[in-house]
Amino acid sequence: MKTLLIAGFQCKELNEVLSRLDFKLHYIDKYDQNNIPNNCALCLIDLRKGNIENEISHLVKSLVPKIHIIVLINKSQLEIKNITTFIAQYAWDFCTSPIDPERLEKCLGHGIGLSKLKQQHHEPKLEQTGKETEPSVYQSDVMQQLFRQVERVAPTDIPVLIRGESGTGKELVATKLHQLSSRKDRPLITVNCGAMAAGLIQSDLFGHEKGAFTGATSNRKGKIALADGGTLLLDEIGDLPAELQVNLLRFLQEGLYDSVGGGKSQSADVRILAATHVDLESAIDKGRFRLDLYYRLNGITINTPRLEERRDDIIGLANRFIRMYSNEYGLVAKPLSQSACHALLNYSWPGNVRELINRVRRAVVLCDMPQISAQNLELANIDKKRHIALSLKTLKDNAEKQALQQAILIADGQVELAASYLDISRATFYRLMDKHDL
Ligand SMILES: Nc1ncnc2c1ncn2[C@@H]1O[C@H](COP(=O)(O)OP(=O)(O)OP(=O)(O)O)[C@@H](O)[C@H]1O
Repeated sequence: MKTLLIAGFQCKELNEVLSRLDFKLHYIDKYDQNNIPNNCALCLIDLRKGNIENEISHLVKSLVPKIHIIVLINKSQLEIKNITTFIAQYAWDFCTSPIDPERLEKCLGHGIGLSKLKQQHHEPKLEQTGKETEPSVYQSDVMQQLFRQVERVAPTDIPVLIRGESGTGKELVATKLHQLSSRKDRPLITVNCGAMAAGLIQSDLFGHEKGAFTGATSNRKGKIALADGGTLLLDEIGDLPAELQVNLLRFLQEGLYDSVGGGKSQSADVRILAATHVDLESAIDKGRFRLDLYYRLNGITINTPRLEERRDDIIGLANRFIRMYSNEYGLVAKPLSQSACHALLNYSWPGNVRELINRVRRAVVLCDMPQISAQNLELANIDKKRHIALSLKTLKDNAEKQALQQAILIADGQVELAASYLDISRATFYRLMDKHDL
């Protein structure tokens, strides 16, 4: 029997609906990434009682794209940007309160059906296909420049700080840096610095000795030791607790570290990559991040651009994901309709490539027409809203320009007088003239 993971606080009340389905229920804690059953099919996350989306996002990242996420929210939460971004990035589907048991049952049933389709397949990780640097997919100048930078930096042992918004491909860049280095035959190990409590990261990173703390029943190697000869990616480095920053700095400076409860310092030969979506400079200003650690990590910076900044790549990437997921689900790869292309190009992509993957994957499964439409991508209304917003802006701009022109005409070209007619300062008048090219 497949397992349904449940995260959040209120799901127990839904037991009646859940008991009608053929699931084993498994409640998880937000930090409990290590305790996910192998036969897990779906994850239901209840966000209705509080905005725990930030706390839970690390857990969720470890599930997606292998395990589909269904989110429960209150209707009013659709107005909250964090929530909608979270859904856009990670959710396969969502239900709003009051929860309609029939709708939830259908949604879970559909999710389980999909998971059965995938039963025999292990989702191919994009970075493992080895094709993601196909030039045809990376049309934009900014991405071509990024890949040239990756190729130049990879063979060196210089620490790299990869910066960019969530879902822009920081981990993908790290993987590429590793694959193109002489360390490629040794492991690439990732530590998520924001995912766990300080005590757990300490032991995760540096390892522990038997008896070091309650539950430490045997010696355990840390990720630094596991990465020996290879690469260590410190993901979300901006979230590393202060006390661990000191220990990490010592390792970066001296190549030495102590395991928890260990008496003797150990060494490891590891190339360090760090990734962050937070503004480290401002974390330094606020005293949350050590300047000396920042300098150690920041040998070279690579910035991963937002998807919005590289629109030339969007259609190529979307087509690539369509092929990939159609293949995976045993479906015919359908082309994008014109309206879908238009919507893809006009959307702002707050969740970046991760959101694109999510939308395309849903569309591949749900599309029952010969072409994938904007509706399948759930972008039809967004496009309309943007259109309305755009026309309002155009109307305002036009009105502003007309008012300026009339004022100049009536004031016979005297700027001071024209500005006074519009009840604005001379400086503002000049600024607006400049804006409208008058
Ligand atoms: N240029 C790209 N081409 C193909 N897939 C991409 C690209 N960029 C990102 N992806 C895919 O998008 C998803 C998110 O990328 P990744 O995990 O590297 O982002 P991230 O910036 O590390 O995000 P976060 O900060 O949230 O961890 C992954 O499935 C990744 O394979």
